[in-house]
Amino acid sequence: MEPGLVQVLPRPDAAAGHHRQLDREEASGAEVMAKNSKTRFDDVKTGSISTDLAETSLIGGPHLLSLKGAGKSYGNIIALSGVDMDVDSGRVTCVLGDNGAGKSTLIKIIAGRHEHTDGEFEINGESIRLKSPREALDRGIAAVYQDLAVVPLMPIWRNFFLGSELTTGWGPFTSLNVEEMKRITKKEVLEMGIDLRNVDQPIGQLSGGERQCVAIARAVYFGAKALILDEPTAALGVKQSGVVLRYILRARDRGLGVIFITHNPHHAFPVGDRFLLLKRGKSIGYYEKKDITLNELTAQMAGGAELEELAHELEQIGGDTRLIEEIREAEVVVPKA
Ligand SMILES: Nc1ncnc2c1ncn2[C@@H]1O[C@H](COP(=O)(O)OP(=O)(O)OP(=O)(O)O)[C@@H](O)[C@H]1O
Repeated sequence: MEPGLVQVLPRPDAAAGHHRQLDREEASGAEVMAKNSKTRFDDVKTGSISTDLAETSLIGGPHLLSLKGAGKSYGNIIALSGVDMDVDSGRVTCVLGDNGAGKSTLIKIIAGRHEHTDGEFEINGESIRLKSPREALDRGIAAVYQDLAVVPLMPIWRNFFLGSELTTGWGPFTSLNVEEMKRITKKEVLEMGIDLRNVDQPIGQLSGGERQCVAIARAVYFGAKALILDEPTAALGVKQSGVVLRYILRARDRGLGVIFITHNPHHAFPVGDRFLLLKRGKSIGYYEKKDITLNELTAQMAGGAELEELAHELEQIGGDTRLIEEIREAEVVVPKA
């Protein structure tokens, strides 16, 4: 499937062609925030982005999302355990981990695809057990998956409004409000930083990074408060990854709480405010940015991967199971930066 679009189901009111008044108010608030934002890619690269908005958004009140000792078991298999993590408006929480670390399981819990079996999951301080992706969406949690379906030959604006088309007229005289959908698509994508000359262009002609941008803009437009980005840079080259990192900061500056899933500390560090490190379904660290350097983050990730590889090799040759377990449980020694 093409990389790109977002898992945003049509909202009942949107399907009728009328978005809630609240959305317009949110959108205008977002416009102000976006205009005030002076994000530059140079800042992204150096990690010197201002977090003024993030600071102010955190004054008082519960977290947008919070996991406390959260976990998920499938029968006897513990896929994830003991995860503590917070997501706040105007902040980027990065989740780092290699294969089998539990990243997908975590996304599934937050996006309402699987219920957690242990610990607490709170939304705005309310303990919750999400039953479906629809419920997550209704609570403002949207997920952009790397491999989500877009219809490559359809225009960008059609993909943007897919399943939530705006209409005009009434009864038998109802028709698609094409001009309005084109106008909104262009405007919303521009707010995220891409000036699309022609929204009639098939979305398949956009680069992977640009498609991610359209997906994020779509989630923002349809009212997302928390945005899960599932490895958005995984399939991209250096330049396109930089483009996507910039969109992440745009989304943050528009007041979203962003959950950025990645295995790349070099992508996470410049944009992240907090870092959750997962390994074999367990949290091996949760840091505020001020408490960890890029070198330390990289060492944690690399050390974890190397030890896991070693344990795997030993397993293949029928090594001592206790030793293998000890290697897997070993703390990674982090050199001081
Ligand atoms: N439905 C399931 N039933 C049983 N075990 C599962 C299920 N889903 C995941 N697991 C196990 O849970 C652990 C974490 O898997 P998960 O897919 O969350 O990791 P991941 O970090 O997303 O890995 P990857 O990057 O390879 O997708 C793995 O050991 C996996 O085998």
